[in-house]
Amino acid sequence: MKRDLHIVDVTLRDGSHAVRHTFTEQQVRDVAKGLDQAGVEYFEVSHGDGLGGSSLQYGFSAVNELKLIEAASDVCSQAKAAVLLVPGIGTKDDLEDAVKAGAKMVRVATHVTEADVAKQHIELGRNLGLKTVGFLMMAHMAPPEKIVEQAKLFESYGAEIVYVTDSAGALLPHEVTERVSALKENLSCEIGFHAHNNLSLATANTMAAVDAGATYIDGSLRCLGAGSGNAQTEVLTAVFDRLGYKTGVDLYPIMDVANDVVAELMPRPQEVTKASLIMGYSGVYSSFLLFAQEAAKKFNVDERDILVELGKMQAVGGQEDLITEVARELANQQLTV
Ligand SMILES: CC[C@H](O)CC(=O)C(=O)O
Ligand SMILES: [Mn+2]
Repeated sequence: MKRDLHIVDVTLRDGSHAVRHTFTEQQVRDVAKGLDQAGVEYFEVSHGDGLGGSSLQYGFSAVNELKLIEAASDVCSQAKAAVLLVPGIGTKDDLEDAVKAGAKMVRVATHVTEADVAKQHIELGRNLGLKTVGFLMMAHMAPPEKIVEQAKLFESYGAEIVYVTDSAGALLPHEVTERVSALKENLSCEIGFHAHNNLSLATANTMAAVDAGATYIDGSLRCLGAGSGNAQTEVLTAVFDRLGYKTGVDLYPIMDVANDVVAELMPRPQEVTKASLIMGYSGVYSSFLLFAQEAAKKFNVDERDILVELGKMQAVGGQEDLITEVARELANQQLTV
């Protein structure tokens, strides 16, 4: 099947944040099998923070991610496992091990202004024969010109696709259009878009991205992902079918795996709550949600105040330890008034 739009499913990686990295091999097998049968070409599987993410800082995985990658790859007849790698969290050795476990795509993720740290990892991805992607996170924090500059670095290292990643679910549709159009005009590789639904705009933003020229788009089943979750894979399938795109994904089977498998393993419905809405409003990294809620309880402060403060500080992934500091400071301020 010749696809003109590629839907990459991230349930088994971005969704890992929402289940606190507790995916079991059986759950991964069931989801991967459903994605494979529905015709999805690539799906991510690993710790929410990517290879090597299992740690005190980001939360320990219940099951070693290499086992999960192996379990997922074992049940697929055509779908391919992808892994996320943040240089500094995951290593080149982690990537080589993931390939042995069955990974066929790597998405090398950096903060939107730090693409230069990805050179070795992107080159390694290409040398290992992987479909190699550069993933520019927190894209709302940089103007289109900066994103073009950084995406060109990814492209020069060998990335075949460069993503605009709305990690905070903070972008509005016209801001997605500006960023994706700028990449389309200035790069020759393919462009991708990864949404978060904190402002309830994940589908609209993904449509804007595709209109502006993106050919790879991310979704998760039932939106299972960090913050309010991602664009919903089964919804993207329906919407882009209606728009006349060939995604290669079949609607009933993708709805079935969403409803019969993923809905069953979700600890809570994936909603826009007061906390996740504030993340989109203030531009806060979606993966901070559960940490902020925990800190709010521990220090008896409003989770929204923590998130607003993190937004003001322009905190980025890797600064999870700041969350407790901010909560403690807010609690101290409450005591002194
Ligand atoms: C590196 C973890 C992060 O969850 C990646 C991602 O999906 C995003 O920035 O949205
Ligand atoms: Mn994400």
